[in-house]
Amino acid sequence: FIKCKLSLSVELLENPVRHGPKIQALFSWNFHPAVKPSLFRLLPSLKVVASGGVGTDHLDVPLINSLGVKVANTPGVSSDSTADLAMGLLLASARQILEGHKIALDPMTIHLPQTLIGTEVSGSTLGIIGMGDVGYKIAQRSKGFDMKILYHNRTRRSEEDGRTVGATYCESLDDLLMCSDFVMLAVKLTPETTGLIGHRELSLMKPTATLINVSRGQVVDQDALVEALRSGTICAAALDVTYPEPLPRDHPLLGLPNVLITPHIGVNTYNTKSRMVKKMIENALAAVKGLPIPNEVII
Ligand SMILES: O=C(O)C(=O)CO
Repeated sequence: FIKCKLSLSVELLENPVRHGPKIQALFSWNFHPAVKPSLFRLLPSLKVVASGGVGTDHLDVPLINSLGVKVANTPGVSSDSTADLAMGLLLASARQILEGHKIALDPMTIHLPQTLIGTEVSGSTLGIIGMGDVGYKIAQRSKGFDMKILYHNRTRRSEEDGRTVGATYCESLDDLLMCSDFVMLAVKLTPETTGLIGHRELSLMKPTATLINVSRGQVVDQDALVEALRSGTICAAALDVTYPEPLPRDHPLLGLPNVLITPHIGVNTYNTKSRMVKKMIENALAAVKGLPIPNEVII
């Protein structure tokens, strides 16, 4: 599939006028650069953009729809891998695993591991903002680490859901920010969540707290985050997502010692990627055959 996609993309780029009219389905990965609207002029037979991932913020869905083209995504297959990565970021920052690795590699500092005193995760409070599939899986995992779990969400989950993962609903975002040792962002990017965490929210967090983001870079005001990390308003940040991706090499976040960044790899496991590709193909084939698209994105 990937080979086929690549060769088609290359052919399309080399001879768009010849190959464009044949194309009925376009595959795109969700956090890759936005698909340029100008591309659609070359694809008069296009029926669907089958995107891999849940978020479709890289696509202008209303514009694509206005051209008679549908958009599909791949929900429900990537929350485990994203939750695993979230826990990896949490543990790595709590226990300074990356700093430990650097010390272990450097013969001049190898005798200094006693400087790496981390935070004990067990007993710490985790505040999850966004309790959809990913947030819930993060709560499941954190329960196993004996963390106290708070969550904030547009809608409260059922009592049973909360009890199962030991998570307490926090109606006030401010209260969650004030009480948490780790604040985990797992919300969808929407106009309401864009810039959700800015100067005010960061200033409510504990100076010992860590902000972890596996949602979208735009949820955090990055200038405010840089300031908060520099001034000690919060202790650290661990980010799988930034804005833009990747960050320009001279971005201040990349120079801070208390930031851990991974390049949006939340869904990057063979299992998840193959489930995503399967769904992308199912969505594309349905559209090409004129059948209902299993995961059509309706905005
Ligand atoms: O599925 C998504 O929206 C992702 O961002 C994958 O990391």
